[in-house]
Amino acid sequence: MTVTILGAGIMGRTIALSFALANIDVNLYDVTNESLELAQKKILEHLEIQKEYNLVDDETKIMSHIDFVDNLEEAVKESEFIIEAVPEVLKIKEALYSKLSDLLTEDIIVASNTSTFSLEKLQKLYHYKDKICITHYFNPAHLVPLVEVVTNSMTEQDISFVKTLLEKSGKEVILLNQDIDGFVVNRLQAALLREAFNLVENNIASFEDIDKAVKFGPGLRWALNGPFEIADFGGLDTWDKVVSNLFPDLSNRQDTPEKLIEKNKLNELGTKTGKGFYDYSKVDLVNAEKDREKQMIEILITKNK
Ligand SMILES: NC(=O)C1=CN([C@@H]2O[C@H](COP(=O)(O)OP(=O)(O)OC[C@H]3O[C@@H](n4cnc5c(N)ncnc54)[C@H](OP(=O)(O)O)[C@@H]3O)[C@@H](O)[C@H]2O)C=CC1
Ligand SMILES: O=C(CO)[C@H](O)[C@H](O)COP(=O)(O)O
Repeated sequence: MTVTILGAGIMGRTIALSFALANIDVNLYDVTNESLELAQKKILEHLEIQKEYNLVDDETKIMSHIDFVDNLEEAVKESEFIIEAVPEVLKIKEALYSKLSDLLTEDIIVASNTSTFSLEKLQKLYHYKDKICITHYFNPAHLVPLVEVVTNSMTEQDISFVKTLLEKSGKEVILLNQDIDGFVVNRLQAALLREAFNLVENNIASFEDIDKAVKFGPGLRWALNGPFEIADFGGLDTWDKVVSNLFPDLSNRQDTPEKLIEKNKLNELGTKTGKGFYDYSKVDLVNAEKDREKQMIEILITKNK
């Protein structure tokens, strides 16, 4: 069994690693050698951390499952499943799906890791419309277990092959039967962020305190339980009152919060520009990212994942 990942950026390389860690062979394709070399370096860094936790003992063996390929035809030849993780730019995806339409046959399923394009839009770009779905991974894909799989009425009805393969690579899969913007996770994240902005704008709490509230409050439970489980533990009679009292008072704004617009105008985009809501100019971000990765591993070990 060989899986091909197209695009070796942040997502592609960690998706490739998730398969390699499960001893599944992967072709990792990108257009330039520089991107492939960077991907190889980054994957080795992730593996160093895995070794620290005794999650792998032989990184050479894991690396032997990944072929770094700069030729598309070679990358997809004899591959049984393709995941596309090229930039979220329609023209780039369009050019790639046009080539794939010529190179692939109808027995191959292609999945896009798109964050924002609907499956219907992608189907318009690809010849075998019933053989394309969305597999939405989360960064870093070798650690975050969830994958959202999106199909629609045009997709081949039985995509159990995709679910089984993702589960074999250690993933927790949720299936969406409708092509809805934001899938499940980004809708939930956006709903929380909308209310968080509302609380800051109305001077009810600072953004630092809201982060603190989440990290030291429900965030701890969210690693263990989802909202419906939490409601069950709290009591549905209580949640009936919470919901009926609070829903009318929650933010339902449709536009982008002014603060977010202002931050974008100032090019204060977060860690990538050194400043967002917080100032990162004195923070060692490389180590901060590694520490975050280690903490995620510790949580996963605790959860037996
Ligand atoms: N970042 C995230 O948190 C998440 C992103 N996604 C989605 O995953 C996809 C990839 O995102 P991400 O990994 O962040 O993006 P990156 O920009 O990090 O990686 C994309 C990679 O694809 C390469 N590339 C460009 N054109 C082609 C091509 N024609 N064929 C093969 N490779 C190509 C790029 O090379 P070069 O740099 O040289 O252009 C780059 O190495 C997007 O659709 C994104 O929306 C989904 C979930 C989470
Ligand atoms: O879906 C996504 C990209 O496809 C991400 O959820 C979105 O970009 C936000 O990323 P993060 O939650 O890591 O900040």
